Amino acid sequence: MSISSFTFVSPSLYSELSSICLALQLIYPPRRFVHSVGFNCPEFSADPRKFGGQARSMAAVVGEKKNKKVDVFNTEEDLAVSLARYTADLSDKFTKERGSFTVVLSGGSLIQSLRKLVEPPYIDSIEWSKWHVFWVDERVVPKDHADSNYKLAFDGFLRQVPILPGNVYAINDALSAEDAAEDYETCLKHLVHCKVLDAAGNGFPKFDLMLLGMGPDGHVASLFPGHPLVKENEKWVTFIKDSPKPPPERITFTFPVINSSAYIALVVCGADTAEPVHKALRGSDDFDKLPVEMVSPEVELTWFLDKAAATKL
Ligand SMILES: O=C(O)[C@H](O)[C@@H](O)[C@H](O)[C@H](O)COP(=O)(O)O
Repeated sequence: MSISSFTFVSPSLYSELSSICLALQLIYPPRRFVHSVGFNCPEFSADPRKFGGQARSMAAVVGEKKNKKVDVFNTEEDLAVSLARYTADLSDKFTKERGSFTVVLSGGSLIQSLRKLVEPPYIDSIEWSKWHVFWVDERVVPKDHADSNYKLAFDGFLRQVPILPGNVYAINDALSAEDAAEDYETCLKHLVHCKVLDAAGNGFPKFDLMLLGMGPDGHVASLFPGHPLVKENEKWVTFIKDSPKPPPERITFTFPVINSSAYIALVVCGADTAEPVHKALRGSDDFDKLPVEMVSPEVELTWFLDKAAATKL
């Protein structure tokens, strides 16, 4: 699918389709929900595809510094409950303030941690038609490939919620790594131009929420320790062909884009991440910072940790 494929739905027809969609949602459970083609920016739309609560009582708030919060959960289940509430609250905030919600997904186990969003109450309370979904990184493989972050998100989350196809921005999987990165950056620039995406004061796009995972080596997105890409400060989207985490070819947002986000959730589980978590939260004398230590959003960073990841705090 090319994101430059042109499928225009006029605003009046769009609003009629939206009300038909929402009426259908009352009749059919979202998982069998078939969407209209949405439009968000005339140059960009996706090919039509079929898409068909608990207080944070379990978390120990380990630390709250200026715009940084650390929540440690007894179990991954408790983390998932809290992450769903956090995401739903931000969705409500931005859809009320601006009428849309721009959210960026990672690959890996993050999608599994979002599972509570597709259960009541959120499956019914979130205004899914207002969501715009992006990827902070993506493997340069076909979208139906087992390694695709798009496939991971579609199978685990997106196909169960009524997000409009035109609001899901997957990479053009027919392109090389270089061209896919350039193509995605062009898409983002158009969306800022069309005011679908906010722009930060520094000219980079300002996503409402970035949902990041972290690898055991302290990488985030596809920005790996010691790799020159961590220093990229002009491009919005770049590419890597020697990823130490397979597969080797990926595209990735750069740190200026990641750190222009309004909110970032860093979702980290497992004992093998305890060392980089310790380094990031307790500091270290090492000259070379880990990528995870370079994450500092405009507004707020919240760590969602399970106990295993927090053992060295
Ligand atoms: O494409 C990817 O591989 C991910 O975007 C990557 O950045 C992931 O978030 C981390 O590697 C953590 O992965 P796990 O949560 O599976 O450990």
